Amino acid sequence: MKAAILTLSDRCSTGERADGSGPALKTWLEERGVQVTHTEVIPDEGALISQRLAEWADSGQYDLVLTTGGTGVSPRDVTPEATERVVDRLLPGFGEVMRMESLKKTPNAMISRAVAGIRKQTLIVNLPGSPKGATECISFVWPAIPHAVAKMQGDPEECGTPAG
Ligand SMILES: Nc1nc2c(c(=O)[nH]1)N[C@H]1C(S)=C(S)[C@@H](COP(=O)(O)OP(=O)(O)OC[C@H]3O[C@@H](n4cnc5c(N)ncnc54)[C@H](O)[C@@H]3O)O[C@H]1N2
Ligand SMILES: O=P(O)(O)OP(=O)(O)O
Repeated sequence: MKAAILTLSDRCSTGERADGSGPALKTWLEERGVQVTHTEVIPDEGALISQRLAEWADSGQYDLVLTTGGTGVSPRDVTPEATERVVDRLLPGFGEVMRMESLKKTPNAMISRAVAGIRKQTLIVNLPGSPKGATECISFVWPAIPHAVAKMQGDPEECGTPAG
């Protein structure tokens, strides 16, 4: 599987804060055999976020794109809206599981509005901004990702079998 990571943070994009979440997610994915071939840090600008997500998905180079940051309720948190604008289909189960499992760790979990969806053959998943929140949330949804990617890319195998 090939992946790209997009960090959304005003402070990290200017260098005021080091990006801890993008590198943490890259390490997390690589430890599971995923090739992370591109990472980028950009400010919380909706049009720019949508543009990057669409470009990356349309390039056909990535099975998985993770975003980190901008999922909450601060005035400039616009990642879910920017994602919804460019996906063909939403996957509500990802956000549901992230919030359900994260609530066992912190009540602030319910503040994240993270969404996931599919554009063409790329799965896009929003994650919270903090390194802890981002890595916790990818670990909650990861069990379904390889199967989701295979299915959305046209795997014809039946998945209702004992092995599926
Ligand atoms: N499983 C978890 N889920 C959530 C957690 C958590 O700890 N575990 N945190 C919750 C919180 S708190 C919030 S608020 C919401 C929404 O988060 P956002 O996506 O809006 O995150 P931001 O406001 O962009 O960032 C929050 C905080 O994290 C630090 N930060 C952000 N970006 C970076 C970065 N690239 N590198 C290092 N640190 C970063 C910074 O202190 C920000 O103020 O999610 C809940 N879900
Ligand atoms: O990372 P930023 O600067 O976008 O802000 P926040 O601390 O609200 O995440």
